[in-house]
Amino acid sequence: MTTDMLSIEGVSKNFGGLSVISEVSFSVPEGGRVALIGPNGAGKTTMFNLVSGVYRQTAGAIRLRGHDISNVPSRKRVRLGMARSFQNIRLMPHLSVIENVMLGQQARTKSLADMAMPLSGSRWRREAETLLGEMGLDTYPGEVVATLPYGIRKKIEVVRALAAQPQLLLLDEPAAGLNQTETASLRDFLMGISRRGVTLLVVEHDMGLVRSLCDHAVVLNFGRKIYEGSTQTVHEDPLVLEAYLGPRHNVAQGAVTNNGVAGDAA
Ligand SMILES: Nc1ncnc2c1ncn2[C@@H]1O[C@H](COP(=O)(O)OP(=O)(O)OP(=O)(O)O)[C@@H](O)[C@H]1O
Repeated sequence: MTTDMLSIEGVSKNFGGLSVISEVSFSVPEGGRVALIGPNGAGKTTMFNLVSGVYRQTAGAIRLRGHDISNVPSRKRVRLGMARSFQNIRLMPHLSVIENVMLGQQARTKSLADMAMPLSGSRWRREAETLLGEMGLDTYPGEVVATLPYGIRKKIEVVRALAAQPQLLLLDEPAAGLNQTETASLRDFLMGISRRGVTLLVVEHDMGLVRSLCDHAVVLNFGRKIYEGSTQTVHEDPLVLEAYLGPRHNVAQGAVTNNGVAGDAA
């Protein structure tokens, strides 16, 4: 029997009187690669914010390896094995690659005093260098982040998240702003992370990446789950087609492109 790394159980989120997530349930199996997709405004980022503890849900429960983390603050969720990369790169541009990765290690420390340790300790530095090497980025440790190509910075942000040694990695639009070659390279890079045993939950608009990286998809529309199943057949689902194309869509138009269902942004 597979264990669920993450369980979303009847989760809702209201902002004042506005319902943004409504009774959504799904799970991410240990070691799985699951895509969370849907049209603009569907609630994907809100769901990531709920999972990572930025927001507290209005109803329902969130479990990490079976433990209810609904009331656990976000910093502690990182220590419990969850890390996140953001759509807009949040690296420190004036610091070097290795310093940025070492900032990711700080998430594993418990006190303010401990937080100073990674940047000063050589053991931490060696560990960060090893991680960069394992992820094929060992040519960059001393480079200042701002000087590096965007595709490399995206990967470094993921490595910084990995420095927290997560079991579950939340990736928010990892391919945003990347060209086709960079996206293909990122896909191989993320598969490498999956092979390390890290469970992936990915919000992504690029359906080519979704299909080649993830086996399972959850589709949200207006804060509700409208599909859960294979990434290979998601584009054939009538509710998904309607969500992307409108109620009077023509199924024949429903070809999936690399930028979404029938060319719409996912
Ligand atoms: N803090 C907030 N207060 C009020 N409404 C919010 C808040 N955050 C998000 N929303 C609303 O919730 C809905 C879902 O937004 P969300 O950003 O989660 O969608 P998304 O699927 O990530 O969209 P996109 O693909 O465009 O990033 C939108 O209508 C948005 O305006």
